[in-house]
Amino acid sequence: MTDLLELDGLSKSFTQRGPWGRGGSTFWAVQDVRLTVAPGETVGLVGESGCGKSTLARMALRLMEPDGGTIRFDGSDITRAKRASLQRVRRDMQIVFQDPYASLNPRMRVGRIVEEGLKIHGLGDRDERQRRVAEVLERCGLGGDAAGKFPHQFSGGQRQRIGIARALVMEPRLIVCDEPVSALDVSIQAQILNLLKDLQRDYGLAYLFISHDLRVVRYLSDRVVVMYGGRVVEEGPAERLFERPAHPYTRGLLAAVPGAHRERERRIPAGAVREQEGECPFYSRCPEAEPACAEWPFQGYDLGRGQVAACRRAR
Ligand SMILES: Nc1ncnc2c1ncn2[C@@H]1O[C@H](COP(=O)(O)OP(=O)(O)OP(=O)(O)O)[C@@H](O)[C@H]1O
Repeated sequence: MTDLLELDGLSKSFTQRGPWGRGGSTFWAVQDVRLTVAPGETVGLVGESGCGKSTLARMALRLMEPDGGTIRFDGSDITRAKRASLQRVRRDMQIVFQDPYASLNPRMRVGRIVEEGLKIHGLGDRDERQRRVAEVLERCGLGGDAAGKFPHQFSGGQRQRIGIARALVMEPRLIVCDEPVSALDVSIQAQILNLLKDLQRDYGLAYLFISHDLRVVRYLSDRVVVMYGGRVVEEGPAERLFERPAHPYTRGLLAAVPGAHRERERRIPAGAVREQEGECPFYSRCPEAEPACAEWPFQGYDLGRGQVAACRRAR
């Protein structure tokens, strides 16, 4: 089966300015990343804050230009596609943001917010659009009067439902969910995750689901990709990855989640350290920029705290 989304060798660098805007250094926020999402599949993208998840997602959606690599959607190379040819892809690939409040225009009524995409793409006449908006709002669990209200009249969970409705109205094939439940209470999180699952079942949606919360990722994902320091350090079927994580960083992430790590590792006290193998996951932000520098293997991996320690240079 052709992958719906295929990112290959994707890279992006940024320049960090020095004090008073002087000087500055360039670092790789995303480096040589390969990631695929099949139709109807949920791929969880996990990693600590700043590891490049959102940058990768924005490049996949062509909201940010990559420095290198290719983006294919449904078999077509869209890496350098111009506006007109991106139109269809923009319908098929939608995004749901972390903070529903910040991503909803406070001065627009919900009906208009959800309708906006249909208007931009010139889909349907006014009546058809309004019918469609009412349908998706209801499908997302919002009452009949929701269209006439403003975002501030809704709770956090309801606002995320509006964000999902806004994506769904376009009848997409893939939704990038960028930390969609991290701003919500746990009980509300479950409702939103179940809604996402139901929509996937009903409409055959694929999700690229970004989160730093492994329990959420485990609940939803068929496959998981682990990023660290701008690179993919491990990927695999969710079940295998959670039961038998291969990379020390993944083991560290799992060890930090109660109940998600293995017994053997839980018994190792904080401060226990083991030598590292492979390349340094911090090297893209290290002034040495050296994947196998002399420092790395001796930094150790603190199994008790579930952390990989950055070496002195990269700190
Ligand atoms: N426009 C930008 N200009 C400069 N640096 C940026 C820009 N966008 C992101 N970065 C940096 O790139 C790195 C990766 O950021 P990114 O937001 O992709 O990480 P993330 O894994 O999504 O983190 P979080 O979970 O906190 O959103 C970070 O060091 C961030 O500060």
